[in-house]
Amino acid sequence: MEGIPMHFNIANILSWRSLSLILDVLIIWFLVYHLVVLIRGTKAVQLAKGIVLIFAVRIIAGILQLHTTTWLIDQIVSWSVVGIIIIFQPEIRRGLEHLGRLPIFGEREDSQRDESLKFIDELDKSIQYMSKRRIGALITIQQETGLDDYIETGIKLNAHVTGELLINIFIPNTPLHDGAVIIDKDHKIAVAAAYLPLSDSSMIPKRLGTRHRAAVGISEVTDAITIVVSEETGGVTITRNGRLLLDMTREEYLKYLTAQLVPKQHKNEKWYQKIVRKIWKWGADR
Ligand SMILES: Nc1ncnc2c1ncn2[C@@H]1O[C@H](COP(=O)(O)OP(=O)(O)OP(=O)(O)O)[C@@H](O)[C@H]1O
Repeated sequence: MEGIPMHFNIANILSWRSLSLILDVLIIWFLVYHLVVLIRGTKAVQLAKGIVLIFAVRIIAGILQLHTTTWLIDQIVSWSVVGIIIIFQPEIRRGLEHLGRLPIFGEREDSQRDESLKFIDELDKSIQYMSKRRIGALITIQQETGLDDYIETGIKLNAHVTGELLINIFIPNTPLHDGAVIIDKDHKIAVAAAYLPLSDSSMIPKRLGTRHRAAVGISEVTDAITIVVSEETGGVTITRNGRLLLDMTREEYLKYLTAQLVPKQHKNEKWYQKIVRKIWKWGADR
């Protein structure tokens, strides 16, 4: 075993050099990951492919010592930086805004809270209206599990949730009233008139029909929260995780929806988020 130094020095491994190297890799990984997430599905994907191709040609030209090609690509690269900034100015701006809204800046939590409270308010407006007039409704709110399979069965809307729109959708004898409204993670109405899977649970009271069965069905296969307004009684029911919360009062469903949908104030805040939030707030207050 001669030649292999057997002393294992932790100080060497944890030296500033290696730590900075790890930090370097992590930062680049973070930036590349967010860049990929940001440009996925946009026209910038084509551009990214073009850039990768140019860099590949540049590397090959460098290895083969093709001086003119190398020079030409270098010129293109240095000028295209300016071009890219001009062409993609809106995307870059959006990207920076997106960065500012990352969870490390506690502000996001506050705006999410306000947005969720407003969302519940709009739901409440429609539930109250429909319940009083016995307009049947079925509203599924996506949580962690994707609902693409069910969204596909509906009629696409991609609209902001407002009480008025929800009411309009469920007005009887209109083209969208049959089936379920699905609200996505961004609190937008993805589709109306969607088909949900029916539950065959024997726990569902016999008096309830297919609307309630569909609400239980989707709650058995996903973690979505579904609200049903009964056409027969005007009763409001919520289903989640196979459970049926029957005939809830306004107070009860508002309490439930608030507990489930509104992020708790700074509940899961990490120590560094707390520091950033305090500094951020201190800066904003000045
Ligand atoms: N699989 C399904 N997916 C989505 N919506 C459904 C599904 N099955 C039924 N519905 C909706 O439920 C309506 C029928 O409701 P039905 O009267 O059978 O149910 P219910 O549970 O008794 O509700 P209500 O108390 O409102 O009468 C349909 O018109 C349709 O809008």
